[in-house]
Amino acid sequence: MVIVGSTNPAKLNPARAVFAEVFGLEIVGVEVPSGVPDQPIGYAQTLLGAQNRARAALEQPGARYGVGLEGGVEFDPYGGWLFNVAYILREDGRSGFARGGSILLPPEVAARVRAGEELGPVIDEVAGLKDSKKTSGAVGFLTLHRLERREFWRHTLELALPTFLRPELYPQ
Ligand SMILES: O=P(O)(O)OP(=O)(O)OP(=O)(O)OC[C@H]1O[C@@H](n2cnc3c(O)ncnc32)[C@H](O)[C@@H]1O
Repeated sequence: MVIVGSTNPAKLNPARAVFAEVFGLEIVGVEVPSGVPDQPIGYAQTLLGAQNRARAALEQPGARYGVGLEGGVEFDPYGGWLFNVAYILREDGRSGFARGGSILLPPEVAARVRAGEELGPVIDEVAGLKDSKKTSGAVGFLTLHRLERREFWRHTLELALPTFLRPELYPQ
């Protein structure tokens, strides 16, 4: 089984599609602790959250792969950027991870996240939506649904696969 450390459909559905095809195993989502704040800030903290989730997922009975998917926000002189990190851990210790694309948050949203609010509820309030992180996500709202959160995740998941698809090129 591939255990994904989340029950959020915007993560689980793309994970199901990708891993069922690539690993040919059943995919199950479970809630696991990330060990980082609900809204990770910066790449290091977001990667750690994804890694922690992958490890916790792999500890579940029957797991052959554990997967951690974590959304983070990073600040630079241009503003706040939302990005994804995916971490895949196999029972034999082989791992693969990736940082996906980034999308610039509206300044008002970024300022609130910087002040300590969680992105999901802030986007819901600005967009007039409820639990949008489980459907279109911030990325769907900001791109007028040209790119939905599940597609944003799909991309990041694919980018985390090379160590499994081309193992000869990635000694571990
Ligand atoms: O149930 P889990 O797996 O925890 O899913 P999540 O969406 O709550 O958690 P993430 O770790 O992916 O994201 C961290 C926070 O960033 C927010 N977030 C990330 N990406 C988002 C998106 O596309 N739309 C809305 N909120 C997002 C959301 O509020 C999360 O609490």
